[in-house]
Amino acid sequence: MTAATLDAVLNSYVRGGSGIRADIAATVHQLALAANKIRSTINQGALGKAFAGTRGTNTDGDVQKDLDVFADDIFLDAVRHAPVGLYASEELEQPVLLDKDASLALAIDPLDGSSNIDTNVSIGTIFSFLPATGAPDQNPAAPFFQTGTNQLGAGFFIYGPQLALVLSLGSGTHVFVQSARLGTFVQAYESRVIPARAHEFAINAANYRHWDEAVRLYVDDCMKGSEGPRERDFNMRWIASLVAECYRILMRGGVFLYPGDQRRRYGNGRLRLVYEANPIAYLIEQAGGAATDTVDRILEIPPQSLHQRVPLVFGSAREVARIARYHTDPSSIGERSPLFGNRGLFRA
Ligand SMILES: O=P(O)(O)OC[C@H]1O[C@](O)(COP(=O)(O)O)[C@@H](O)[C@@H]1O
Ligand SMILES: [Mg+2]
Ligand SMILES: [Mg+2]
Repeated sequence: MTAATLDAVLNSYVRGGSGIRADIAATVHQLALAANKIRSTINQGALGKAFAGTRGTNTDGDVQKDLDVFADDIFLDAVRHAPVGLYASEELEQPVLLDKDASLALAIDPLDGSSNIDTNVSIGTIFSFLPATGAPDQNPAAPFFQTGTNQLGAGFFIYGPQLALVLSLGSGTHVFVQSARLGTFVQAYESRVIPARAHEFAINAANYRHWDEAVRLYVDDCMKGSEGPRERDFNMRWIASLVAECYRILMRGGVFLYPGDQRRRYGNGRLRLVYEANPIAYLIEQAGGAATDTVDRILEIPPQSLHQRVPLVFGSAREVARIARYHTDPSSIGERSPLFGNRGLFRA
C-alpha cells in the first residue's frame, strides 16, 4: 500500500465533509512549497547565501539572523498565493494585510531555533490558523488576540535529518515526511498519541538559579531518579529548538519546560504565545497531551499583544498536571519520604 500524499490527504478532508476549510488546505499546500525552498537553503549551509549572518534585532529584542529574514520573506510570498487575509510574523512588528475580504489569518514563527542555525541542529517553522474576525483593514492585529482555542489548525515544519510537517486541523496530529522519491510530503503517521507518563524532561538547566522554587523542586525530584520521590530514573534533554523538542515528545512522550525566571525580561519565559505556544499547545492537545503556562491551559490565555511571551510547559498529560501541582499546592500531592524532606510527593 502506498502512503497518502499531503495534497491527497488535504483534498480528502475537504471533500469528505470533515469541516476542514478549502482555504486552509490551499494555504498548507503553499506553505509546504515554501518549506521546501527553506530546506534547500539550509542544505547548502555556510556554502550558500542567507545563512547564519546577523541583522539587527527583532521586535522582541532577539538577534535576527539572515535566515530568519529570508524565511519570513519566503513565507510571506507563499501566502500571497494563498487565500490568507492577514499575516503576522515573529519578524514583523505589525501584521500584514493581504486581503481584507479573506477569512483566514496566519500567525508564524518563520524560523524557530535560530540560535542553532550554524550548529547544524534541527530548526523549523511554526504556524497557526485563526479566523480573520472583525474589520481587518481597520485593526489587522485583532484576529491574533483570539485565544488559542479558536485556532482552526496549526503545525510546524522541521528541517531535520528528515523534512517533516506536523499538522493538526482539529482531528488528531498528523506527521508527513518529504519524500525525495515522490518529491512531495507523504503521510508518515496518521495520528500521534503522546504517552501520559513521562520518562524525559527538557529544560535549559543553566537557568536553575533563576527559577522559582516550584520549578527547582520539580527538577530536583526528577534528577534524584530512582533514589528520589519519583522512584524512577529520568533522562534530560535540551536541544534549544522548540520544534525539535516537540517532535521528540510527539514521538516518545516526555515534558518540556520554559518557565518564567528572574532574569531581566524573562519573567514570562522566552516563548511567544501567538505563534509559538498556541500552535504547539494545539498540536500537543490534539495528540492527547497537555500544555500550560505552568498552571493554566495555554489555549485559554487571551493574548494582550502580538509578541507577548508566556511560560510554557507541555507534553505527557500526567506530567504536565503534576508540574501544575508543584506550583499550586505541593502538599496535595502526597506524603514525601522522610529521606527527602518534609514536602510530600507520591510516585506518579
Ligand atoms: O536559548 P534558550 O534560552 O535555551 O532558548 C531556546 C528556545 O528559544 C527558541 O529558539 C526561540 O525561538 P526563535 O529561535 O524563533 O526565537 C526556541 O526554539 C527554543 O526552545
Ligand atoms: Mg521560535
Ligand atoms: Mg523564530
